[in-house]
Amino acid sequence: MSSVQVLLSRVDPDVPLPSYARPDDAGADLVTTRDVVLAPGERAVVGTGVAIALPSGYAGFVHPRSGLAARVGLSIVNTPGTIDAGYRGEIKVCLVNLDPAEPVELTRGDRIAQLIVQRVSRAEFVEVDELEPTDRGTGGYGSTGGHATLGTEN
Ligand SMILES: O=c1ccn([C@H]2C[C@H](O)[C@@H](COP(=O)(O)OP(=O)(O)OP(=O)(O)O)O2)c(=O)[nH]1
Ligand SMILES: [Mg+2]
Repeated sequence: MSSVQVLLSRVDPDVPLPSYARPDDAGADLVTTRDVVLAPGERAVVGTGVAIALPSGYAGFVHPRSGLAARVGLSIVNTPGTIDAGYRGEIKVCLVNLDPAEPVELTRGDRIAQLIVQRVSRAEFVEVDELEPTDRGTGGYGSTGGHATLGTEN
């Protein structure tokens, strides 16, 4: 896997740096800097203790961790969160407890999300009168079938 050097500064000196759990992992785990208890449906913005300087042409995307999602219903409201290359503030995560019944308890230092660094392009938007036709055309939102029938549909 290719790698890119990303300068990092610790906003909170006592929490671990983002780290990849396994050699080919795409996501580096981020931790919460504070204890938090989320009631069912509740959200909270937590700090991760780090600020980064991504090179121009890259962005960071903050994704949930699947284990916590499946086990306790922990997710991220704005998943994936976007970290712009020009952002120099602390990376924060807007956590949400999607479990309908049980609270989620997190302790400072728990790994709560993962940061994926990706190359990105900016679009140069060019307005035209008509877009060239394709097989898909304007079909979307389930146009190819295979989606579950909603309770309200017959
Ligand atoms: O999960 C996230 C998402 C964003 N950010 C920071 C980095 C990002 O560069 C900045 C702005 O994010 P975004 O553009 O998603 O938010 P906005 O509501 O559009 O804010 P702004 O008006 O500052 O762009 O906030 C985080 O720390 N965590
Ligand atoms: Mg924005």
